[in-house]
Amino acid sequence: MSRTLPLASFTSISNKISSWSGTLAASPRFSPLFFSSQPRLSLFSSTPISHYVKNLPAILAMDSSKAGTVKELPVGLDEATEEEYASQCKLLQEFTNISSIDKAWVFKSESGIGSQVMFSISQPNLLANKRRKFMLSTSILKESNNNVNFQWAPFPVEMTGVSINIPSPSGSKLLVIRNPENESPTQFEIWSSSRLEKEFWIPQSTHGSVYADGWFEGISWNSDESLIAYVAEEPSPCKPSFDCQGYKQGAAKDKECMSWKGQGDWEEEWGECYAGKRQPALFVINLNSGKVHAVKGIAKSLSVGQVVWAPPVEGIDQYLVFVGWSANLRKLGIKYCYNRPCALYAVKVPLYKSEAAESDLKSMEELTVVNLTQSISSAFFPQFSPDGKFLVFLSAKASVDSGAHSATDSLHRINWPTDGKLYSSTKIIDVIPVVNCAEDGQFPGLYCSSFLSKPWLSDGCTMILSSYWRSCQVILSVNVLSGEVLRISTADSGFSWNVLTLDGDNIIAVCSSPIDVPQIKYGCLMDKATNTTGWHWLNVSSPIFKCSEKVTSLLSHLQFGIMQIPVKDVSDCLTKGAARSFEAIFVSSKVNNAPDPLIVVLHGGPHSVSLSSFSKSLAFLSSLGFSLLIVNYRGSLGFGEEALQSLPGKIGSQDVNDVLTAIDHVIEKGLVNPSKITVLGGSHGGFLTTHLIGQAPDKFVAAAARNPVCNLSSMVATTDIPDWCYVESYGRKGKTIFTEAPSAEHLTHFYSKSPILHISKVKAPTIFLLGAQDLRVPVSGGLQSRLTIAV
Ligand SMILES: CC(=O)N[C@@H](C)C(=O)N[C@@H](C)C(=O)O
Repeated sequence: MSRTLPLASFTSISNKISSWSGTLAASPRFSPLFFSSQPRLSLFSSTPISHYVKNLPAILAMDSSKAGTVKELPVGLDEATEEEYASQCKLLQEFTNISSIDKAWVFKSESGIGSQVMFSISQPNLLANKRRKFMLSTSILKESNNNVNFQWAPFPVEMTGVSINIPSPSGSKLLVIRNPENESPTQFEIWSSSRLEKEFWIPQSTHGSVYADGWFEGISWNSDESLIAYVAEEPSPCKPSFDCQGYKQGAAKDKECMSWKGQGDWEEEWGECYAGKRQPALFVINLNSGKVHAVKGIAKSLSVGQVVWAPPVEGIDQYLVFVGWSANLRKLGIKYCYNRPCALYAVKVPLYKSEAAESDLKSMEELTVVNLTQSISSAFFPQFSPDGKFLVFLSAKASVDSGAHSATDSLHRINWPTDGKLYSSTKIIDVIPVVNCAEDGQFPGLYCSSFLSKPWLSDGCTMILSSYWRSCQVILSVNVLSGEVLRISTADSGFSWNVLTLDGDNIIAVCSSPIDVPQIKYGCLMDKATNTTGWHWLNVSSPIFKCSEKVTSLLSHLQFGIMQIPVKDVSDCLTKGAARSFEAIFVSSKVNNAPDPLIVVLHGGPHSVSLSSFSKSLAFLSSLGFSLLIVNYRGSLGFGEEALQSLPGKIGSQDVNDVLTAIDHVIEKGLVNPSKITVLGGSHGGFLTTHLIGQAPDKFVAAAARNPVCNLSSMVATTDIPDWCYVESYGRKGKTIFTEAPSAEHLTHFYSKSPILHISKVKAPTIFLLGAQDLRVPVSGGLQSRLTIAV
């Protein structure tokens, strides 16, 4: 069996962070390295890749104490290695080609019997560094034996150039938005079941691209399907130009000769993944007239997102509810950063029905905006109950208040006034509070990265959602009136589950494991009357996750388990939750005559989690004959707030020791060969990787670090999240002492926490994968370290 470490596989490790997986391929941080000629991510190494390809089997075969001698190995690919490398590339493509379901929508079928489902599917196009998106539909037929039969369309249809699809509330229309790649207009299309009904072209002078990022993104049809509210980039500001007559206000045409066009005022952006994106603002399009209205009255300093129409009230102008992030000071990076304060706002908007659009516009000047959630530091994902009587929302207040970039969520409710009179002093009711320390086997708290667009069961008060529960993603039912939370996906297998959509009171979901490709499941509530007797999950056969025979056969030889790792040095723990065991997912071959070489896999954040779901890149690595130890060290999401908050202030020690404890655990069990251990991780996972090879130099024979945080004292000056450096290095205190101008004492403290402190001890050959335009963990830190490690 091959033992060559496949370099190309490090490109999509972050796909495990499910809320953002759709955007990674296009991000400057995560561009595939070996399948793209893009300049944004380059391999910064003085040594050719072939050196590692050729020598890693040798490195892995070496005694770890001799790892330092790797420098003397010859450079170049022999024929056998080249062939092996080519076959691994082919296998990687086979894994990568497995499709993923991004979204699904259910429609009542025309006949009234059964339903139809539209699946939005995607597949990476490695060579183009893009994703192919397509749609596949199916009819669900309920059979007499309580079974369901999904009848799939023979082929999917590619959605070229489509940014977003949103069906109307009745399901009779489909909005398709095509964002331009240049300065062209944005295209809105309204489709019926048989044809394109309407088409609108919105010029850049009205607004830029519609947000389709899964965060600011918000598109909402009103109840009579005549208006759509949405979030788009503000129109670009006028740029001054200069010609032989001097200064001119307003833009010069790009091609005008003898003139120089200025950039205009500098506009702040929301950091990594938002480079070049203008401020998100609120718009409403009237589908009868095609007129687009910018919603007025919203403070300039507010970035808006996640808009929804409030329930209509007879004879009264309607409210739009949206999330607002204010940025009076500097806009810090927002991706992965739930610690940015935000609130729900309501704005009364005219119905845009009058003939005289001018009067609509005039009344809009007088609009006032009400902050509905003033008493809480974070409120997002607004969701009205089906009867419109209450508004439910998620809060990351634990994250905002502590400064940790992500933490345990809480769920809240506001009773919505039926008379349309709104006040900012509206009472906020707690539905699911933050769980500090979960008892064994009990709900560990809410960790929710998205809501369904229609998450309600027919009782009107039960929401179905996905959340992290230790190393698994699970499906929960939440009664938003009583606060009752039930884990409704099966708990025994260690699989991860994700809800896709609801079909009435039934659930369409996927479940998978590190060694099982996703499987579609259809969940039925067994006893509707009492609502308590649990869910029955049917297997649905589907063409979507079909993979090659080779992949199926390789996966069938693997096994996995989730290990409980007891905390060492419990006496150092300040809270009960911090002393509780953490977890590691262990994947290995079923036939273990001699233990396979091990790859330790470390997620970033650090407040993120590696789930027990299928990851193509990790399954590829295990198929090649590596065991995997995927460690959810303390600080990961899914384990309660006390365990999470035990890490800030102790990065580089507590997390490093947790990983070493997990490694010792598998060594003691005789599951791995201690002289064939490698480690990989990105971002904070790269921080851990580089710390580990410095602090435990004899433990690792090779390492791979993607965008690693190597030197906090240089990162603090260049990253889009300098506050992260403070909170993670100092703990809670970091939030209060954060400054854009770190003192010498701060810089010394950052240095003392950084992997670079240990660099002289490193022995393991290490590959660095760096994003040249990474705003989060700028390339300079990795460059500085690789020059010093210089393998
Ligand atoms: C909050 C954050 O982005 N932290 C980075 C240092 C990090 O580790 N990011 C992870 C999520 C990544 O994989 O990029």
